[in-house]
Amino acid sequence: MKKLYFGSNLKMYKGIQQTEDYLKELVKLTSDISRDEIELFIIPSYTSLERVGKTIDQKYVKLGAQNMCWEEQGQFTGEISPLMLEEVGIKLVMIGHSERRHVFRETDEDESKKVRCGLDHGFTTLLCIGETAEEKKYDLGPEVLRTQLKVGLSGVKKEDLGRVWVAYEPVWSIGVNGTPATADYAERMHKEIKNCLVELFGEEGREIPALYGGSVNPGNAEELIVQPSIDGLFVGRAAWQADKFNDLIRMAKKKYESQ
Ligand SMILES: O=C[C@H](O)COP(=O)(O)O
Repeated sequence: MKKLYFGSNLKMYKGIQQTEDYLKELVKLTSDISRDEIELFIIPSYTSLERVGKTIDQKYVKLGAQNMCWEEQGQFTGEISPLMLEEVGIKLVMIGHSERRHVFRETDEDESKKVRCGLDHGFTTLLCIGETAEEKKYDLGPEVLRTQLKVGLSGVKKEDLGRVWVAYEPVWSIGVNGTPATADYAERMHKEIKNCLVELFGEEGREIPALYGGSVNPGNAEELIVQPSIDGLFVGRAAWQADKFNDLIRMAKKKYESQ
């Protein structure tokens, strides 16, 4: 049985106290699930990281940052340094979320520099990739994903591969106006991702966890998690209440184990 990954990006929601309450409840509700079976991670606001870095045991839930600069310091107004994240005890950074790419115009080369910087600083580094609706219309998903992986992971050293995660989040599937990918389509894209990772890194590339994200909900979590190339679920809105996320995790895990 493979380890299943479940995580949530809290985006620009929840302040410090709300984040702490949410995480405490989530840890409590999921504490009986062995962390050898699941990897649980939450990516909250920067402002809550210092507090929850102290009060939440990362044995149960890994805490991540939503973005990170590729430099340690300098004239980068509004950015956050890897040293600042290390200082507050963060172990995970997310790079290239769709909203960073499409709202804030980050490029594949930006993501590439950030990924290498994250790995050099010892973070687990979650690279998000995904095609737009227009690219999907021309069935360009595989080409787009390959480009994002080849550029985003260029220069990654073999010894760092154990700390690379990938999330496939098609742009058209994310958020309130998103349409979730069908399980078949998601599996097809995840297979492309795994094949590309093997081309880039050899068989070790297949071990890089690939998570599906984009309107995951209680109605589609089971059919997504049983797809052979999907290693986990990266959830937004459906995870922002701890009890609902706990239910979704248990439902998906049970389905996976019943195969
Ligand atoms: O980072 C998470 C994704 O953007 C998914 O968000 P969503 O589940 O609300 O569509």
